[in-house]
Amino acid sequence: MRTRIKLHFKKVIMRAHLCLDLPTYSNAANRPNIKGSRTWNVFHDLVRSTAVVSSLLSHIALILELARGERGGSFFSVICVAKPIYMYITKDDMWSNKFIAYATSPNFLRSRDLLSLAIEQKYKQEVLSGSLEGYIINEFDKAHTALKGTSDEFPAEAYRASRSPFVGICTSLLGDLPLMYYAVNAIMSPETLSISALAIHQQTVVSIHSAITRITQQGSSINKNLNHIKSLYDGLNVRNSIPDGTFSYPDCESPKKKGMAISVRDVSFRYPGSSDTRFALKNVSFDIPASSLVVIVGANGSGKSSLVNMLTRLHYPTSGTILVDGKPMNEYRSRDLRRAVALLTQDHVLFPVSVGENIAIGDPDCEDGPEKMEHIQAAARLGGAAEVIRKLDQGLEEMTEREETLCSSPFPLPPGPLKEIAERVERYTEFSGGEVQRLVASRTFMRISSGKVKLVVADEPTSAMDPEGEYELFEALRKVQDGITMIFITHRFGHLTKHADLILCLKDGELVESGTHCELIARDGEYSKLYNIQASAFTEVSSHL
Ligand SMILES: Nc1ncnc2c1ncn2[C@@H]1O[C@H](COP(=O)(O)OP(=O)(O)OP(=O)(O)O)[C@@H](O)[C@H]1O
Repeated sequence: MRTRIKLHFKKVIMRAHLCLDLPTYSNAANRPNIKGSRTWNVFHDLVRSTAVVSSLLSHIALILELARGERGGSFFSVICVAKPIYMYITKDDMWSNKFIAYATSPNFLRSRDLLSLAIEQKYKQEVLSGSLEGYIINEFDKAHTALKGTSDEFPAEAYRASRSPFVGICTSLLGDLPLMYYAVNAIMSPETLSISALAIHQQTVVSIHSAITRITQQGSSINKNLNHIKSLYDGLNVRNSIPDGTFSYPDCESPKKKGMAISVRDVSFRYPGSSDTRFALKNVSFDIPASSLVVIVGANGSGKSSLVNMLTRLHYPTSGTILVDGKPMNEYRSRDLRRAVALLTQDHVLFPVSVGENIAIGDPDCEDGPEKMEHIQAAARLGGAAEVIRKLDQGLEEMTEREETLCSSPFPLPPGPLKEIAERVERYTEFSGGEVQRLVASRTFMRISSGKVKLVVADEPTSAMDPEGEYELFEALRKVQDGITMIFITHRFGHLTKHADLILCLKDGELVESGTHCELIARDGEYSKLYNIQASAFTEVSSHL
């Protein structure tokens, strides 16, 4: 049952994540905040609470029964439950209250930052290459000394220490009240004293106390888990911020061998939810005829990627309109539009599946069989990954980043079969940045081979590649163009812009120039400046040779 419940909710969680678009997902409040295991906990906690409540009721019944035959029996029953009830009402514990614990001391915060700098893997390379070991220890000592003995205890300890000792003493005394009552009774009328009754009372009081504590704790945990499940189902109903249309794309009238025609009309864009209030794009307008090759150029931060985000429907304009094949983009179903676009960026990563699947996933509808294998191999050749794959022990079957170990012994394994198994399941291949980009590019070629793509956008996909790899990739993309509209962004655009039907030159979010290479060189403006900076780097190098 546990497996079934967890599986059911895992799928709900995956759907709740996958149905969100980028701007909606970037708002943490829209992301489901629950793990599959927690969903089982709700059910488990409910069953446990039922057991605890019945245990509590039977212990109370026992106390009442024992007290019935005694003098002052009702009073005795009350003092038996006094402590648990007092603790429940006063909630004299940090975890029973709503709280926020935060640090204000700059020295404490600095010592914590230095600690993570020393121990976290992500900083390791830079710390080693910068020989920062001595510096980090020294600075940590300095920050710690400057704390001058200020307590750095965990907040719950500090909270407990801040409570009046009187409260603690009274709480303990309340717990001992039944025993004290018995002691007084024993002195006043020794003939009524029964050691076995005393032992039963004592045991019952402890059980009642622990049952009430467990109910309190489980009550809040059930409540929390139920709220998480509710938020999960609310998440499935979150409305994506990118408006979705009803027209399918491409419609049946679109010519098969023709790319996407795009018209951008007075588009301005500011990242939603960003603290930066500046516009990433300002009043940008241009036309991209179907099947043309476009290169977008501009300095860092000029808005190239933001423009690509608009054209690929990952974000939508703050104002202005984008027409696709003459119709406003938001009238098409977003899903259809995304299917017709192949986007390749430097941020794309390998998925934790085999190398072959990493490529094949570019065309998820491609059916298994020898033809699929041929497509994968052709895509790998075009993406420049054939050589990378050839060097792998298991070729296309090689795993990238799958983490197979679920848990392992805290002690080092001695040499032997167990260690061999551990080494096998924990082994995966690490790829260089350039190799990752070649594999990801192959995925894009696989996507293009599906025949459904009408626009290819390559946003600096070669940043980690050597110049030869970059040249080959762009040439391969140009060769498979076959009517597809192509948009390229690269800082090393020299060899590309000469083939471009249109160059868009951006500066500070504005489109400052557009035209062909010859037209823009003749204009001697921003594009000419950027082009000449690149060209001069090569001529200077060759004049020094
Ligand atoms: N996710 C984001 N949230 C908020 N602002 C962003 C985001 N991405 C980019 N920006 C801002 O938008 C502006 C344009 O950035 P963009 O990434 O489009 O430029 P770019 O020309 O692609 O730069 P680069 O050549 O460095 O890749 C910049 O001022 C940047 O700080």
